[in-house]
Amino acid sequence: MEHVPVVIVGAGPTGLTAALMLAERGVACLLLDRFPEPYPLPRAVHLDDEVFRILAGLGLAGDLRRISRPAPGMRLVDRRLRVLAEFTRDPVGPHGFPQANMFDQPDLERLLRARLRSLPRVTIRGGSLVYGVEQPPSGPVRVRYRSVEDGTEHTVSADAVLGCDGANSVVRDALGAGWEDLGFEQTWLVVDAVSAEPLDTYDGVQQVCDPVRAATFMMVTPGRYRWEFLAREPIDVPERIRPWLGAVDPASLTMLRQAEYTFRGAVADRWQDRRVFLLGDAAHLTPPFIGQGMCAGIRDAANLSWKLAMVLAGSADDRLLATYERERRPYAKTMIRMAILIGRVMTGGALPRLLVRAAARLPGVERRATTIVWPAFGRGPLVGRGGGRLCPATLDPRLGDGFALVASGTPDALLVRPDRIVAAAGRGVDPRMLAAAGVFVRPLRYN
Ligand SMILES: O=C(O)CCc1cccc(O)c1
Repeated sequence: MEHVPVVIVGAGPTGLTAALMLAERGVACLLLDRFPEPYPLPRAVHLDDEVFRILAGLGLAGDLRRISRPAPGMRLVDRRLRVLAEFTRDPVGPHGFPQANMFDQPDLERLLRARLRSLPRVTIRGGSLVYGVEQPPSGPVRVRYRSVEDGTEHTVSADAVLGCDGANSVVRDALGAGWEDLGFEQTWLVVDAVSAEPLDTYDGVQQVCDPVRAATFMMVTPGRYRWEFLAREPIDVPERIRPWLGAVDPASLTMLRQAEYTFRGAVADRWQDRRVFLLGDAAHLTPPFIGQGMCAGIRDAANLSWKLAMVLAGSADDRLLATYERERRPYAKTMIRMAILIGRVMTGGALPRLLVRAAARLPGVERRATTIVWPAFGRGPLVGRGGGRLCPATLDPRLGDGFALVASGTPDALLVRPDRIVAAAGRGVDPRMLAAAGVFVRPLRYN
């Protein structure tokens, strides 16, 4: 039977990022994806500065800048597009990259796949439908899959399996995990289109707060636009997009896709069973109102991959792997709850809108909301061992390259580079962990 150290089920951004991170640490991976070719249609459109930093750490900063554009932020607006509240995003955030970036998911997947092709340790086997994951009391995990092309059945064994196979995850079913429902379910129509003429509107994301005609509008990349409409009833698309078109004729747009989605908030009730893990949409579902769905999956990959690489190399034991769910699950819940809150402001009655309008005028509220909504600012993919704790870490752009992390006023502060320790001060953190995490930390004040 074929054996590989890690089988990754699902070759979307989460699975591809996990494969890249493992391969860069010397761990061979097999990616199994049900689709023979990369999925060509638009889906995720936003990544934040921490996710930019994670991908930049894989050598993709230049390519990412080429396929994305920085966005100025997000506005909550009323039905006449008058601003109720605004969240502005910096062109260089605490992680050293633009805080909001718009892109097209197929472009990102192409980048990740091209990078993977340059690494010898990764195989992508498209058209492979996984139907079974078994973990005997001892020995490796077994993954069973069927070739979509010729129906042949195969079994591969692995030291670990990552379920990055989305909302309908087969790996989650095999784990026996259910959903913890966070109390949000709505049907929305998502419309992607190209306009030859630029639409003359705000460059960021607009969220229309109106219980009947709630909507989202954004320019994705130049000429590429997305609308999302709460679909309590059939939607007349040309009529609904007109407020953003100015003089542009709706008939002149090229429609790329119209699809109904159920937006849900939920987290899997367990993310790990021994050496089988859930990541991305297999582990959490969020409504898209703060653009964090894909970001959360990439953070999962960044959190787990260096730990798994260490454990497989024998430099840490399996207890380290248990920190993955412990760290990521509460984060995912906070993020989803915030997305749901924005969804409630958009689709609820008058009171939430009035409160938002009033709160937006208070000093410091925007900053506070951002730190709650994007909790990654407060928690990096770091973990201490033996009681050691690393306090909120963030990037110090002054150290160049956008890869330095600053640990604040902590006895555990360290300066490390991915492969070697540059300077260490304090106690309680195993420097090998930070090095394996690919972080640069140096003792500095946190501002
Ligand atoms: O962080 C931001 O400013 C953008 C939030 C966003 C991105 C994409 C879709 C969406 O509904 C919100």
